[in-house]
Amino acid sequence: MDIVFVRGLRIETVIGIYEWEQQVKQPVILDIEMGCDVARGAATDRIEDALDYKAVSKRLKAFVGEARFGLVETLAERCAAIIREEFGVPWVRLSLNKIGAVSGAEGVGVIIERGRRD
Ligand SMILES: Nc1nc2c(c(=O)[nH]1)N=C([C@H](O)[C@@H](O)CO)CN2
Repeated sequence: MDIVFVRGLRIETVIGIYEWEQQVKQPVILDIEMGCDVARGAATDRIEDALDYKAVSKRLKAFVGEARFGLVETLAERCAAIIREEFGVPWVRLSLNKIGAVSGAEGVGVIIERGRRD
């Protein structure tokens, strides 16, 4: 299976388990790998036959930008579901990095894989 990816997508969102975190926006960085057949788009050279990484990015910016969750797990799961259900992606690996959440750490968060990769 081929992969279309989006790396370092930085979005401000309301995320966190503490009361103060529900009053502010904090940055998260998404790294996404999406399984697809790149050969189809390559054969026709048409965006309609490709998985449009710009469309995926735009959708996630809108969703995450308006989201309000406690756990990074919840936000990551919802993003993966959008990618799979709205863009017909059979397999996705998504890393959600809550940068700045833990002092001394470059980042903290989750990496999830959903769907079948074959
Ligand atoms: N597994 C998780 N652990 C923690 C989370 C989380 O979302 N998932 N969140 C926090 C706090 O919100 C923290 O990021 C604030 O500094 C702590 N642990």
